[in-house]
Amino acid sequence: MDLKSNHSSPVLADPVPLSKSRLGLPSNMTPFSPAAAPYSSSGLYLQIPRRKVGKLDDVRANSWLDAMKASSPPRKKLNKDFISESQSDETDAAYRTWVMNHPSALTAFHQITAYARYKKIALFLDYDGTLSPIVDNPDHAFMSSAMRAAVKDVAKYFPTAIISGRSRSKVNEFVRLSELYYAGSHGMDIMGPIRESQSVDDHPDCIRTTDEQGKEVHLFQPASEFLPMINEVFDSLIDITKDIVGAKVENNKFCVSVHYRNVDEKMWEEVGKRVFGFMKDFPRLRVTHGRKVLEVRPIIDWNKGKAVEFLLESLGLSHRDDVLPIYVGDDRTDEDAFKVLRESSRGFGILVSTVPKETKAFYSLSDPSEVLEFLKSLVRWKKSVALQPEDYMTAI
Ligand SMILES: O=P(O)(O)OC[C@H]1O[C@H](O[C@H]2O[C@H](CO)[C@@H](O)[C@H](O)[C@H]2O)[C@H](O)[C@@H](O)[C@@H]1O
Repeated sequence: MDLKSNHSSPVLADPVPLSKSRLGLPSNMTPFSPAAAPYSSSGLYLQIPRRKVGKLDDVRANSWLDAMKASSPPRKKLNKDFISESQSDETDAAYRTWVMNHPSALTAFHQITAYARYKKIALFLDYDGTLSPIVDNPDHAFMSSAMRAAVKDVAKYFPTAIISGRSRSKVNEFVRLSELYYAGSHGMDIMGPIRESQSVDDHPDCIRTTDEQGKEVHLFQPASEFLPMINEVFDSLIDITKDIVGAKVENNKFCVSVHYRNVDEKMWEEVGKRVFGFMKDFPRLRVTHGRKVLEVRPIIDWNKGKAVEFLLESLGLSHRDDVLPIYVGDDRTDEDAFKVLRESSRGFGILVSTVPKETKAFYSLSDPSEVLEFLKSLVRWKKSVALQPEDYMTAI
């Protein structure tokens, strides 16, 4: 990747169809087209209810209310109490159909390991909704100790990075594992390893510094010039939403989140009106949709996908056929990373979701408890491979 180019314009390219041969998937792994209508095994096309399908693009102002409403799946258990049996059957059928196109990474685990057997896995993990369950209070999105142990374990065997929309310091506080690499603010704040890679070292936004343990690291902050503007916007957004009960504004360093999860649904339109209205005066910032959150971020050509590429480069894992990057994430911002892996045919994404969604991910997992199982399975598999002498030399 040439890190010097493509740095200023916010151009998001159209997706390119997946080439099965380029990805080099085993023949029993069927590539799919996320744009194609879902189908059942009998060949009949099933309709996924529209309201359940997330849109990938930033949403224009005239549709922001729809996007705000559709931005987070209702929790399945609660939802079942309120919907009729036939609606529930329809939803379950749509989910089953979707899972056929995006197989569970647990049931297809043997496929993943067959493909990974002679490769080095690099693992990229989103935080909220992936490693920690979605909760009402963003300050209480704690990771379970079982999850922390599993992430610690997995990082012993595979280079592992967390890429979050949160500020890097906040996600670091939640995860508290020094063996990982961290990217905050949707990849706009990366602390990665020092490696004599010219493209990383020469990048104008990359400096050498030391981490909390005094280790020399690269710090990459491509949106640093936006910091004063983001702070100004943060203060103003607090001010303009202060009378809306339940609204919460979070400073994620290079991004600002306006949460409306705890706002009465009747007031969502008001939240959107105020935020989108205010942001009209900031043409260099854009508003994107997360899970019951509006996210204000700089318009630069940088996202979680670019962060994956940057980290692979920093780790010396770019341009190598023997590396398999896997990205696990649950929301729209993770789609940039899924897209990069799909289009470069290097690795694959795993979408964490209990409902069908349009996605560039190849596999799925339903929730953080399945993510936990997946991470534990990777470690078990890696240990078993290490016990087989003929594979050992090639698998490390
Ligand atoms: O990239 P991520 O690590 O997934 O971060 C995305 C946003 O996550 C957080 O908000 C979400 O999780 C909260 C806690 O479960 C939940 O209350 C909220 O409704 C979700 O949107 C975080 O607070 C945001 O700042 C991140 O941008």
